[in-house]
Amino acid sequence: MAEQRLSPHSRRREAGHRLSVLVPRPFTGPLDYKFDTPLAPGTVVRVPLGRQEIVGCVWEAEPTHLPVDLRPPRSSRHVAFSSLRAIISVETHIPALPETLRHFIDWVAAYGLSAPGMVLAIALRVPAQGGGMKPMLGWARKAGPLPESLRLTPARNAVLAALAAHGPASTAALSAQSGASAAVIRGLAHAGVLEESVLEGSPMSATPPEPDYAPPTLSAEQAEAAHALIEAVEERAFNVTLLEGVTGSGKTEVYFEAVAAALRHGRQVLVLVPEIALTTQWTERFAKRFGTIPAIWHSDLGQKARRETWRAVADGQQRVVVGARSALFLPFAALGLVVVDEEHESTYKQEEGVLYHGRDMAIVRARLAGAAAILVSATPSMETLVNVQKGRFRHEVLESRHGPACMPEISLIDMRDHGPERGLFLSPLLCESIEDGMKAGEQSMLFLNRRGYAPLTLCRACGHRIQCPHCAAWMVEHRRRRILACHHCDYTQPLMKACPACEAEDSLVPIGPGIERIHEEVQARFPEARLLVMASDTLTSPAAMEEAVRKIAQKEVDLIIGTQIVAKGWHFPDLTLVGVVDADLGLGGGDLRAAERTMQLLHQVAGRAGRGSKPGRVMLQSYVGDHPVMQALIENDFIRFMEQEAAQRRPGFWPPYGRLAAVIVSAPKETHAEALARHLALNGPHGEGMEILGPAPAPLALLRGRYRFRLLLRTRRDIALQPVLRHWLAGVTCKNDARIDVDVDPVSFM
Ligand SMILES: Nc1ncnc2c1ncn2[C@@H]1O[C@H](COP(=O)(O)OP(=O)(O)OP(=O)(O)O)[C@@H](O)[C@H]1O
Ligand SMILES: [Zn+2]
Repeated sequence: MAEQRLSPHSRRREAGHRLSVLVPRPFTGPLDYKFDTPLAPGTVVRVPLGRQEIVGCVWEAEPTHLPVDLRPPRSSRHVAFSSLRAIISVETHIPALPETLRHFIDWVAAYGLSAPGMVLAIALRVPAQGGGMKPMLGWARKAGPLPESLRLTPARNAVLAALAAHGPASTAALSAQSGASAAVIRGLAHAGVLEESVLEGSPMSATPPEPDYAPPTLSAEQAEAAHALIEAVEERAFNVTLLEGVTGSGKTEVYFEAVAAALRHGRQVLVLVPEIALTTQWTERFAKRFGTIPAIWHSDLGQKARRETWRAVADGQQRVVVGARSALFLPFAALGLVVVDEEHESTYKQEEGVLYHGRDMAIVRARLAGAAAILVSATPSMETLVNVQKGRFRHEVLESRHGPACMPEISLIDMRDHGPERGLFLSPLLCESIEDGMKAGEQSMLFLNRRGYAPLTLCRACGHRIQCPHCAAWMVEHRRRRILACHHCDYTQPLMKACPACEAEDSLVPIGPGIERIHEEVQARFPEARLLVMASDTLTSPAAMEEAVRKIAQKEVDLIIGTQIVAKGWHFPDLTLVGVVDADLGLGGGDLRAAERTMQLLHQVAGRAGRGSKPGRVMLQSYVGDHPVMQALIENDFIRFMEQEAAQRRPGFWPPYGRLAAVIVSAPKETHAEALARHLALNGPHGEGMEILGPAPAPLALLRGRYRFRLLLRTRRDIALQPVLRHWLAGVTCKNDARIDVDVDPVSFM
């Protein structure tokens, strides 16, 4: 209203410039501010918001760079210039966000129907938190010989080697370079080996990776694939290649050649890995090939290390980053290559806060930067295979393992005929094989994707099952920590003696195995064996992981018992037997990709066996041996399996043949959630090629004290979901603390 009363004359008299600023808050778009001088988009500024001062970024007023379908509706709010608040200051110590990153942020927001400000928050989390660039303190090697009494562990050696190679460095940089923890570095300082020193220039000033430091001799098959990848990078334009190769075929070595090509052209490289734990071994291999350590990026990294990396990536100094999906939001100055290792992994999906699929967004990131993308897998996702079939992605294949190694032999143990005694979980057949392996001095691994001791605690007297008070989920017993824990929220309670329902004493029994229970069984069966348990809650730091890997590599371990953390990427040459305790575990539930995912996980875990000179064996314990997943695994026929899967998804337009979005309605009261879900269904979009499924109570019908209902919107591929969803949800108001969450391309169906 005020706007209309302003005459053109009075508007001209106003001094200053109108600028759009995106702030890290859940608004639909940027807000307008004024400032004395014009500022380029990307400039990081401090602005007033309500009574607060916050850091935001000068932004394009309209997202015209987005495809029309993805553009959010134009904001109708227009504030008169005279009422605009002024930008307080320019944050000169933070580099401007590059255009490719800003456009990427808009893309992620628009695709997933998230507030752009909340996506910006991911990108600004690091630089906006720290102060300016103070003189940096770091560590240098103290002059003189090493003290006699010094115990030289591998981690300490790595620190000394990093210092010798790169000179003085901050704790974080040193830790990144050496893979050793801060505690190791402090320990060396304490022992009088290191001293504090002021660092000059950028704290990350590591020697840049050398593309020709130590190239491997590639096999003919590898060389051919590497050549294609190098060419893809040298086009200096967006393209995507699937690098498919059996486990142990040297996919990493091959895509390292593409990394080298990008480095030769002065461009930056981002490598995404699905599991932080994997960065340790990856980093070592990288160092062997390129003579230096890459930057590592994930949320467990210290604030300081992250700040340094952020800057070094922005000014182009840091050439290679390996990390988790959040590394996509780093301000790369000249991105030339994005690699997504184990592209089929569902862990690439961010399931909380701003939802996005790391693999899909990596492709968007590459496109916006004009970079090449390489997707790497032994068992590519159906989505990626369809893109290859349609000619959108290129395809390179490695068919055999590198060197003398051959593919492991996979066999099935039918638990209906060869099950163990009551209360035990390992078939006598599997135990015999473990024993044989031990006699031969070889290593074995037992895989069970379940942490803790037992997934369910039951009262023998009254049948009561102990459930989380906040979630529709059983409490999982963790015997070592003496607690019951909910794996969906943070709730824990001490182990109890009496049943909480009938108060019977000593009537509670654990049902089913977790890896702690398998550990117990193995200990009883093989008291001499040297065991190692690997799970996310036993290996909580990179240092612990590193120590575990060292033990295995130096053959201080006979048998590894692990969750999915052991399934991926590891290369242990002396590991010859893999036993899958419960191959059927992932098959239950109404998940669209349950079979595909189980296949991929088991194939990958099987791929850990026999990677050295000795042949490998894999034994799958299953009650459903005829299941297509088990058959595909023992026949090693991944192609046929995926064809069968495709045949099931194609007719109903299930992804990737159609599009899918989940709408999750939740509220503290069940009736409120249900009523809103029904209202949504009644007022949902309809028309040719689109359909609403549900509402139905979510499989996890109660989560953190909120009742949940799910709807699915399914459309044909040629219909964009976002405008439909936006239109549908725009008319709905949430009362009673109800909430609507949208998940475009859902991976989890809980
Ligand atoms: N050309 C080569 N020269 C020397 N070593 C090689 C070569 N190719 C592969 N290797 C070695 O073979 C092993 C397996 O390779 P790599 O880990 O890259 O396989 P992968 O295909 O990534 O396997 P996975 O899918 O199981 O992770 C590694 O130790 C690697 O260093
Ligand atoms: Zn819970």
